[in-house]
This record gives sequence, C-alpha cells and structure tokens, in this order.
Amino acid sequence: MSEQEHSKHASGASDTIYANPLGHVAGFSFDQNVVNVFPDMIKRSVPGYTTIITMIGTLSEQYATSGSHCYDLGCSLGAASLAMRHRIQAANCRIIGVDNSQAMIDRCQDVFDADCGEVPVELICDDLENIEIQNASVVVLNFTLQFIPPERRDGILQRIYDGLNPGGVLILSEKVVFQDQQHDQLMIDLYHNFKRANGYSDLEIAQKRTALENVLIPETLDSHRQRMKKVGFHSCDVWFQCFNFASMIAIK
Ligand SMILES: Nc1ncnc2c1ncn2[C@@H]1O[C@H](C[S@+](CC[C@H]([NH3+])C(=O)[O-])CC(=O)[O-])[C@@H](O)[C@H]1O
Ligand SMILES: O=C(O)C(=O)Cc1ccccc1
Repeated sequence: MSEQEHSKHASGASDTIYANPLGHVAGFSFDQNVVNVFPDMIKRSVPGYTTIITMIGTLSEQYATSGSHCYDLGCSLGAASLAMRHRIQAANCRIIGVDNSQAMIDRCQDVFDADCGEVPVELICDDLENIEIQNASVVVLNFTLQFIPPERRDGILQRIYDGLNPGGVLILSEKVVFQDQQHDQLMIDLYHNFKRANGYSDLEIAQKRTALENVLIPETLDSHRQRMKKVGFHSCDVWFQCFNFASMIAIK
C-alpha cells in the first residue's frame, strides 16, 4: 500500500487540522483531510455524540416498520446508519445514506463493505435536496441541517414530513444558539472547556471557529420547533442536550 493509500485508510488518525497557525483559515469543508480524522474529530468536538448515535439505533428499532425506508441524510462515515442497521428488527427495511462529499461516501462504502449487518444499505453521493423521500419510517438529520443555507431548511423539512409514513419519526440533531446572551455565552464557554478537556488547544478552537463561520449556521431550539410545527409535525421537542448541542425528535 502506498503512503497515500495508507493515509487514506488511516481511520484511527487524530485531528490536528487546526493545530498549527494557518495564514489564512479557509472555510470548513468535508474533504479528504477531514475524512481521514473524522471519527476522532466528531467524538472530541460534539458533546454527547456517542450517546446520540446509540439512541438513534434504539429509536430506529422502535420506529422502523416492515417494508419501509430509513434515511440518514448527511451520513458522513455512516455512524448513524450503522447503529440503525444493527438495531432494526422489522423485516424488509432499507437504509438510504446520503452525503454530498464524495470523500465521505467512498470511506463510508468501505465501512459498510466490512460490516456484516443484514439490513440493505444504499449509499448515495448527492445533495440531500435531490433525494426523493418516500415510504419513510425513520429520517435522521444528525448534525447536517446546520450546514445547509437557512433559507433552504423549510423546504427540506417539508419534503421529509411529506415522505414520512404516519407514525414515522424525524431525529434532528444540531448545534444551537440561545436567545439569552448570557446563557449563550455560558454554553459557548462550557463547550470550549469541553474541547480543551478533549485535547484541543486555544489555537485549534479559534481557527476551527473561524473556519465554521458562515458554514455552520446554528439556530435556536425555538426556531427548530417552529419549523417542525410549520411543516406539519404536531409533536416535537428536545430529547437530548449537552451545552449548545441538542437532538430533537418529531413524530408524524
Ligand atoms: N446539502 C448536503 N447534502 C448532503 N450532505 C450534506 C449536505 N451538506 C452537508 N452535508 C454532509 O453533512 C455531513 C455533516 S457531519 C454529519 C455527521 C453524521 N450524520 C454522523 O452521525 O456521524 C456533521 C459534522 O461534521 O458536524 C457531512 O458529511 C457533509 O458532507
Ligand atoms: O468543532 C466545532 O466547533 C463544532 O461546532 C462541531 C463540529 C464537528 C465536526 C465538524 C464540524 C463541526
């Protein structure tokens, strides 16, 4: 295996992307460099990530119905799809993972090629807006909607609602902001302490923050609640929160 091939497959690599001073910090993108360190990056950067993934498995076991589709929109390396695959008991379900980063989808395919689960998994490299959502019992947006321009979010949620079967579930996880300035600052400070405790330096935290400006656009929990209600979900609220990271559940 060449050095390049080796680094392409070094999935245990640690995230040092923002460790050295960068003259210009480019906007964050899900490129090959991010793919190579993604499992480490997301675990050290999203408080509660592992719990949320486990619970997506539990929720899909409860809500997946036989013959239905389960969507993982913005699947990255397939952590949520893998959790669903290992927990779904209903017959003839199909998992559809979608991501618009070719580097993510290629590595994600390697993950599923090495997995022995029985539920069929189809991976699609495309913008999630181009995917037809139909006959869905479970739809997962695990830290994906935050990367989509805010003006496109209503339309996406509407298509998800329309594609869900009655009794189907949407799991929406997002970084959030708070209306109350003091509380917002407290959550940011606690979050930065969490990152420091996970080995990120102040420089890494600052440069990543710059890279995410205008790329990751968080909203308030109320905005998410309002959008979910507006598209038709009658029941929705937060089931998990740690600092400024939350996961919501909405049932059709
Ligand atoms: N328009 C789009 N269409 C499709 N994919 C997109 C789009 N925009 C962004 N993405 C993809 O959404 C993913 C967001 S990461 C999700 C983690 C995963 N859910 C996990 O449970 O591990 C979250 C994070 O890194 O904070 C990336 O892989 C993008 O390429
Ligand atoms: O690292 C951050 O500052 C975050 O907000 C979370 C995150 C995790 C992985 C990719 C992009 C953002």
